[in-house]
Amino acid sequence: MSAQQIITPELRAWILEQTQAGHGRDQVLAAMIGSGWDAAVARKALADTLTPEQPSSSSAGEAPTASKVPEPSLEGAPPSVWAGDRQVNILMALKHPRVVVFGGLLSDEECDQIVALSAARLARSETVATGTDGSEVNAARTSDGMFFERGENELIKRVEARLSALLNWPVDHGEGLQVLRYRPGAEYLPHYDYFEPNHVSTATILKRGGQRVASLVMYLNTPKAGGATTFPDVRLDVSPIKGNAVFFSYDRPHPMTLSLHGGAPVTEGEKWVATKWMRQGVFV
Ligand SMILES: O=C(O)CCC(=O)C(=O)O
Ligand SMILES: [Fe+2]
Repeated sequence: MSAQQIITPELRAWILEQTQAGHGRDQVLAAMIGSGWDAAVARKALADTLTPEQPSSSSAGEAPTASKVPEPSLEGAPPSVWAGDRQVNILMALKHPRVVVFGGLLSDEECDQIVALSAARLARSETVATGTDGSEVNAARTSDGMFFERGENELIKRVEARLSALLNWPVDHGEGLQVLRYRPGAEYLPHYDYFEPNHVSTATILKRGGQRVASLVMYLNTPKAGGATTFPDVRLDVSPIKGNAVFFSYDRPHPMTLSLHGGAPVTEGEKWVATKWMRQGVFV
């Protein structure tokens, strides 16, 4: 009997590695069975490691417990949902990672207005960045960015109310909207949006509303070529199309959420996005 086979942290790490390399559950299961694992133990190891609803015992190296996350009302698989002031199309939905692609979330005019308002501020921040003050440079992100205050003007208020209705998450649990501009060649390498639990600055960041539990990336224009939002764990690319948006949630700060994502290089034209990050609690 193989009842002695134990699901170690190493085995779980290996399973995550295989999954992140693009191998499906069945392939990983077959590989484990092929190398001598009892099928039942292998299945349990996969379930424990890859299913967010199942936090396991409190051994070292284990995943933190799940929290509630924003989620659109998609019961009955409607083709579109009412978001308070606008009907929003559901273009694609994936369970794990939780990813939903929305169509027509913003009107063309709203996209143009957000770009215009942020372009002025980006230009200003570039002037500051060339001054004596060392501004933060992140090699992984070659875009330029700025934040709007939450509720900063009527347009931002309207969009935030719509997102809150769409995702069933209070406005005050959201960070201010961030706008990023990618010039040709710019990209955002794959990353997680949650704060790394072991990072020195995380404890301080979490005091302002807890962890991030979901992201919504809204496309403010359609680049000529490139610039997809990518989910390497599941080999998914979402096309950046003006007015559309990609939503994804992660119920714990752990790679098992498969929420690794990035912005592929923009090969022609510019790409503008507005990102809304949602916290567990009131963001202050
Ligand atoms: O530009 C994208 O498609 C992704 C943006 C992103 O990952 C972020 O803002 O956190
Ligand atoms: Fe991100």
